[in-house]
Amino acid sequence: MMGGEMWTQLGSSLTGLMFIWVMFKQYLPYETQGQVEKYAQKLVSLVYPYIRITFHEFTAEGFYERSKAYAAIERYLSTNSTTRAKRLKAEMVRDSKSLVLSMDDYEEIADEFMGLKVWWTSSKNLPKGQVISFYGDEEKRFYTLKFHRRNREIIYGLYLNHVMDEGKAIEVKNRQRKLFTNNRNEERVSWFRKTMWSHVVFEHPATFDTLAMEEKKKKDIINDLITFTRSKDYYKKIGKAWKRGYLLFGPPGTGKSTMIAAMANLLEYDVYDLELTAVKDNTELRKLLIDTSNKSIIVIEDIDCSLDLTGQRKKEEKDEEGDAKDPISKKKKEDQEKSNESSKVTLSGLLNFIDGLWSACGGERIIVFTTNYVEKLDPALIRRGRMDKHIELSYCCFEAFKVLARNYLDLESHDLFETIGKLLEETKISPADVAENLMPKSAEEDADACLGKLIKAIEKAKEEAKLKAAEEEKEKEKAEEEKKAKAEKEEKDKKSDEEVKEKKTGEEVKENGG
Ligand SMILES: Nc1ncnc2c1ncn2[C@@H]1O[C@H](COP(=O)(O)OP(=O)(O)OP(=O)(O)O)[C@@H](O)[C@H]1O
Ligand SMILES: [Mg+2]
Repeated sequence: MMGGEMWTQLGSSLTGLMFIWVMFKQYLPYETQGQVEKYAQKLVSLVYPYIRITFHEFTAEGFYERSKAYAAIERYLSTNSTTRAKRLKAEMVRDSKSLVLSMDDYEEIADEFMGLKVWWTSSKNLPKGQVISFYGDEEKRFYTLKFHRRNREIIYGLYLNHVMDEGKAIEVKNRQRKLFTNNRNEERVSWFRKTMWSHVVFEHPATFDTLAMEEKKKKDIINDLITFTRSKDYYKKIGKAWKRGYLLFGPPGTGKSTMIAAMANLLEYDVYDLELTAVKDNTELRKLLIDTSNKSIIVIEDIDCSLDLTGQRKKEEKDEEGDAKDPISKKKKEDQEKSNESSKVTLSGLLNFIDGLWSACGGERIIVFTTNYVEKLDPALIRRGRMDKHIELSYCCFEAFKVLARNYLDLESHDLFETIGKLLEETKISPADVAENLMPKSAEEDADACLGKLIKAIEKAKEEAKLKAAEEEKEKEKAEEEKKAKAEKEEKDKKSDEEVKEKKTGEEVKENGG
């Protein structure tokens, strides 16, 4: 400790000497200045054991973009400095959801890392004379890091990385999250460059707490997500890109889109909503994906509708209908073909990107596909490795209902719960329909009224399902009968054909014989 204090004192005496030197410098000729400075530096480095590194806010290489290192240090020091620095400045930084506090100019704070002490100072160079700048503030700010020479290996190797990582992590935590959507070709021109994605602030309130689903399944998904985000080193070790694919499938209104929002909120990720029908071709798809940022969820909704991903099968069906002669259906067909042509994203293009040709851009990404018809999808698309986890979202069960009742009516239990539980076991009703009935539509509607409404709705759904089943049964029977009749007719036709043939050959034999 004594030694440290002595060095600090020596440091400040040297600073005093430097000041005197600056005063004298102007009276010396230029060549002598250089010589004296060189020897002075040598002398200083002999007795002064500290190393200083400066980090400037703007660097010329970045075309006067704010330096990422400076920003990371600012964030890092803002959480460390709030407890130690006495003068702070508060700023509203772009894309941040709250004020950013950082240490004020000429403040010095100490930081400790693995038992080593370092000092950070914030300073600025005042503008020299009249400078016209496009970047507003002409003062050039910088941070200086000071540490003992003997610690340089740890500082260079570990501490600086630690500061950068922490700083970036704080930035991610404080940032305002965004929802991106891909632009169609013609919309893609802004005044200075083409933009592939446009964005709005992402503020969906859904969380896993409010998601109606079996508790066990929910926990399983949360664990899966959290494990993924913490497995950077593991993915590196096994040589796999740090990506994970989820397939959410289930009938409409069962919470697929809601779950994606809950995932984004849990992990604090951005969301890229990729509309495949607006993508011109595979090349564009690749560009779009490379343009996404780290810590993001890429979403392709209704994958079965957005692409002719089932390829062959659909084409065959189309050929069968192909002999339509009337002009309207012909025109329709042409239009359809045209729109298919304009969207030439293919199954193989999609598979290639999921497989990780684009994983050259490191950083964690999650990709989520949703569909209402999982059986329609090509098996190549949904095999593990592409879609690592398949999650079925299904009709509302009692457990899911209880979550909704808690969300919408603040109810933990009620006399009617038992009846509803029984009804739900026998009926298929989506959580969206349950939620709609549970929502009070006026100030007079209380919990009893809402639950009553729900019971009626489920009973109605049950009745409808019964009618539908009966109708389907009838249709099936009819189809069966038709099939039978057709078979019988074919049999009959075959028989009469054979009879005609036999007759013919009989006559021929007769003629030849005669
Ligand atoms: N599991 C659920 N938990 C909570 N709310 C739900 C759930 N499922 C549906 N909802 C409610 O129903 C609405 C519709 O749900 P959502 O959009 O998530 O359905 P979806 O499965 O994406 O349907 P689609 O297949 O039609 O896109 C949501 O706004 C939400 O309020
Ligand atoms: Mg949806």
